[in-house]
Amino acid sequence: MTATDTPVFAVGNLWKVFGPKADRVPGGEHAELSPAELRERTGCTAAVRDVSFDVRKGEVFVVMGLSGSGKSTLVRCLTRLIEPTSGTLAIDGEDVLAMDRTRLRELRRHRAAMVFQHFGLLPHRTVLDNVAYGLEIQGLGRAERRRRAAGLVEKVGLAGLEGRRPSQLSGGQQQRVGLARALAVDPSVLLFDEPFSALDPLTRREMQDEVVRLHREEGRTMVFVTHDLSEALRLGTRIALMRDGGIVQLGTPEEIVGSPADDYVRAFVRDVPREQVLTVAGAMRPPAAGEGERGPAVRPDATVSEAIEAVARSGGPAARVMDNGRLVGVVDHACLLGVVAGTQAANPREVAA
Ligand SMILES: Nc1ncnc2c1ncn2[C@@H]1O[C@H](COP(=O)(O)OP(=O)(O)OP(=O)(O)O)[C@@H](O)[C@H]1O
Repeated sequence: MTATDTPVFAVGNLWKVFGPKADRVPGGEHAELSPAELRERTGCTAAVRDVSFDVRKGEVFVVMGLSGSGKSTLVRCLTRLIEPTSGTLAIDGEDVLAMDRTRLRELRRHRAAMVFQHFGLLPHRTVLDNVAYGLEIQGLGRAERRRRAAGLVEKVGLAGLEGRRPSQLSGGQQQRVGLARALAVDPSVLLFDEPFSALDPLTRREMQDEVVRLHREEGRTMVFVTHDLSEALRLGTRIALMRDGGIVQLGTPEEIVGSPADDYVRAFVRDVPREQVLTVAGAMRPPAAGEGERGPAVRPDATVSEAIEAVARSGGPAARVMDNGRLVGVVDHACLLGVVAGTQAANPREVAA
């Protein structure tokens, strides 16, 4: 494995069990019990249950699941804000479980910054000073940290509000301050624990766009916890869907919606508009002779919804799927309608890790 392949987080068979004699549960006689049985027999809750995954450099890794499925516990285990019961855990190849207190503090301050739901802002400080706070901890001089903080305040769209205090800001603006503060320390990964769930739907959407924009501009690795499926589908490069502490499916939004691993996932994604998530690459068929000459062109990574629009606008029977100037397939009415109706299985290019 080369240095560039090293995952940001490598998590192996991780467990977090709450309750008496918790360390006896992983690998023990009760390890396979259902949550209710485990609680009844041992008084323990397996909040995270034998979970393994990598977070790759540059991706938005979404942890999704219903309330109580273990999302918050899992993301807190990544920096040992909650101590895992057993398993392996590394950041950039370094063993997190072997870190002493100093190294752990350094990890949380510099390498894996957390953005919380309730902002965690210092009420007596101005916007600028809240953002500069992370830099102060790092020991940067006042002039330099104010200069860097001003740049970040602007980056998250708060220019002009530098002198306000948190109580003088809307919820969305406060969350932008939290975001800027996390970015200030230039961490190798940003951890978000349901950061937008206290916001109204419009502001929430704005903040999602902000995350998408920041990710596009900076390519920073992010781990994002949410219970909201549409948020997960909008933001996630890959999504880990949790249930009862375990991961039931790990894959791209297209894989989760197009090829649900089991009935639970299928029920979860049932109401998702498939045409907005699935791509043309999974819906196309090989071109017949002469089909390469006419019809609108779409890219393989266009959504089916975009292809439907292109075909409808052209008035023709199909669109040509072009990859770097090369004809790779055709999507006709039957292919496109099949996706909408759910009868056409998606053909994800990448199999879940
Ligand atoms: N300190 C604790 N002691 C005992 N049980 C706990 C503790 N913290 C969490 N749990 C239990 O672990 C399970 C997972 O909780 P967790 O908060 O990680 O879920 P979640 O998916 O983040 O839920 P939510 O979306 O409601 O925040 C739940 O059953 C919860 O009751």
